[in-house]
Amino acid sequence: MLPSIFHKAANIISIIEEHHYEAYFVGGCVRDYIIGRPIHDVDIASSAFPSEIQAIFPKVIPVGIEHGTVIVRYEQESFEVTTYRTEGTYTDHRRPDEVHFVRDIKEDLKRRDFTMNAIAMDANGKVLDPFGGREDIAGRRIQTVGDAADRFKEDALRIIRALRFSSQLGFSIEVNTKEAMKSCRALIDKLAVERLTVELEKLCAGAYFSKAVEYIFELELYHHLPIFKDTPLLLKEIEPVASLAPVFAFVELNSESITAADCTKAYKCSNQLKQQANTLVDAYHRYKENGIDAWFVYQLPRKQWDFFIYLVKQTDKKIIDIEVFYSIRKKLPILSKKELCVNGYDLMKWFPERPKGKWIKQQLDAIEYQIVTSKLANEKSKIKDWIQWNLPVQD
Ligand SMILES: Nc1ccn([C@@H]2O[C@H](COP(=O)(O)OP(=O)(O)OP(=O)(O)O)[C@@H](O)[C@H]2O)c(=O)n1
Ligand SMILES: [Mg+2]
Repeated sequence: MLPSIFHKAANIISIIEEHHYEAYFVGGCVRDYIIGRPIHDVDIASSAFPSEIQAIFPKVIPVGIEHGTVIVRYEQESFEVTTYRTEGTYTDHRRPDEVHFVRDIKEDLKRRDFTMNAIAMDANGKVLDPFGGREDIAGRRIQTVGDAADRFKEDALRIIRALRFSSQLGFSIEVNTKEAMKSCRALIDKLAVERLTVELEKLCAGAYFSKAVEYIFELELYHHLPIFKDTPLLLKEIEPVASLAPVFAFVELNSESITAADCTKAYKCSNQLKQQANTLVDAYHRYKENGIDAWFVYQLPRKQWDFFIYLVKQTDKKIIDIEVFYSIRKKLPILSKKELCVNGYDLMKWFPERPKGKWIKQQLDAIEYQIVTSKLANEKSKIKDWIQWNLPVQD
């Protein structure tokens, strides 16, 4: 019996089969199922062309129809179905110049990156494994399908993917695959950096990151990793962590002149990640100055606590117990500005002669600080009294 994550998708496969086409589970879900790792999403490959899938299911979203990918909506859920295809070369090292739809699953599996990722499984769990993927999984080996240099020239991101899988799974890289990673490494520079970033985040999160770092040095791949090419030894100090924000904060705190902002710019990260990295760096400096007090815990978002603790462990070799955060937080008078019992309108009412301006925010910030640090009670009358003695400066 397949794990439940496959059940609904198996219905899609059965429906496609009823229409006399083939369909299989492919890619990461089959690999992770065989390894016994958690499966996060299920991909389906089919001999049916996108238009044929559209004719079978009432609700199909053509997300990447030119590459053969559609989303089938089925019982309120989405399933990605991709037509069997072969790919031409990636002249721009971003996406294939052309894809050809084919009717033979083996042709589709042949264009995939590693043997463990080139296994198909039908709705009953029967496996199709023409390139020895299961044997490589059993031997804990990462090996390309067919000629390694060809696979990497088609898409150099696969070089980083090999590292990422090694980091996640602890597998070794087969020798021919490894040599081709080295000989093709300059192609990494041509990749769209956003694709690299996605893999870098998974790479840094892998439990066996240090194993991947050994490959990065053995094959001299760091020359092709933005930021780390300038400070490669830092890679050896990084412990696995689930986000690039603490990694980039660590780089800022432990390199001569590289800032977290340089990192997020080089890897074209989202504004959210940029902000998180900066928050962590600021938090670290405040922690060095004042330690962990009420104001500190109040300001650091709960989601960042683990990353902050990681950063201090990495940078100072010091372990902070997360309980410190919880016990301080429990005693905080408020958890956010919204809980203040005064707002800008109150201030304007109390100082009717003052025009609106920056002073309102400044004053609310000052009140917030007084309350969080228990110097002032969160009561309107008390705040009003306090403010008489701490008159806001004029803009
Ligand atoms: N550069 C790439 C990217 C992907 N693939 C193929 O497409 C599948 C799905 O790709 P993706 O979802 O990016 O990776 P997964 O292997 O599924 O890994 P994850 O579990 O992290 O999603 C891979 O298994 C592999 O067969 C490939 O051949 N070459
Ligand atoms: Mg996947």
